[in-house]
Amino acid sequence: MTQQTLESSMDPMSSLRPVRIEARDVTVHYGAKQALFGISIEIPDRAVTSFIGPSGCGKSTFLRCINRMNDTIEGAKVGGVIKLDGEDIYDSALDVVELRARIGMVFQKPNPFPKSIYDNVAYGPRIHGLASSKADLDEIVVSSLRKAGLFEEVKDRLAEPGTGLSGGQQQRLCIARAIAVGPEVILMDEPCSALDPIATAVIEELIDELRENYTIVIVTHSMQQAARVSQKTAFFHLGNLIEEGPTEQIFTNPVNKQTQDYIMGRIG
Ligand SMILES: Nc1ncnc2c1ncn2[C@@H]1O[C@H](COP(=O)(O)OP(=O)(O)OP(=O)(O)O)[C@@H](O)[C@H]1O
Repeated sequence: MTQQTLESSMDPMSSLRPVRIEARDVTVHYGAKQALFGISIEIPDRAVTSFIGPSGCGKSTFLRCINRMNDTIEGAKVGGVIKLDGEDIYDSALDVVELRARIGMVFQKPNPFPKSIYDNVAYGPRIHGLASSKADLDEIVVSSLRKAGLFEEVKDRLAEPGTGLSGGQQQRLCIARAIAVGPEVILMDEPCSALDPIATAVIEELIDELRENYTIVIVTHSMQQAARVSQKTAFFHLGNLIEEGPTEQIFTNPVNKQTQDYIMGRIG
């Protein structure tokens, strides 16, 4: 056994894939109020990373930094560096619309467009000119719905409104919409918080399947969910990243007292 394989076999992070996103010293201010204080973290490729922590600790704020959604919030100012595959995503030459296709986002509340199921999924590919024919577009729509685990349920009613689906189906439609533009990374901000336990279980299973092909970052209030779906967990508190590591280690053997208190239900 070489030194490197020996080290890898002893390193619990070794089962995780290479780094896809790297954040260094990220700060966020909303006007005069500082919401994030020097966040540095590496997000592994094709794995699920979860952000946990009490309400208001900055999880969603940091998630929004990763695809520059904070740019859309007036008064928000982001500092530090975030790289996707080594490329600075805050580079002024970078096309933000293209970035958000590469780094898709799914929100807390399912938000399908007031359009048909088909058009919800076809919307992004049309805008980005990804299909050269109607047959091409059909293919993208069907394969995205399949990847989101929704096709079988909706195949006979693609022309019906997306808003007519159940909450869980709507959330899978939003995932299909994100997938349709060929993202590498999918950010999910509490994607199950508006769903019942059965719909939640379906989405969690889907997340587990999607990690084969996508880098996923999920903000969740549920420690059980983080433990179930993620391979890496980061614990935030009052705008600081307190501790991060393999999910199993964070939940069974956290190093930091604040992490321990949160895991034990003593804070938040
Ligand atoms: N658009 C905004 N304008 C001003 N302050 C904001 C804005 N969004 C968030 N904040 C503040 O930034 C801090 C972090 O909020 P954020 O929503 O990121 O936390 P969170 O951990 O995701 O919380 P929750 O779990 O409740 O969603 C909070 O103090 C919040 O009030």
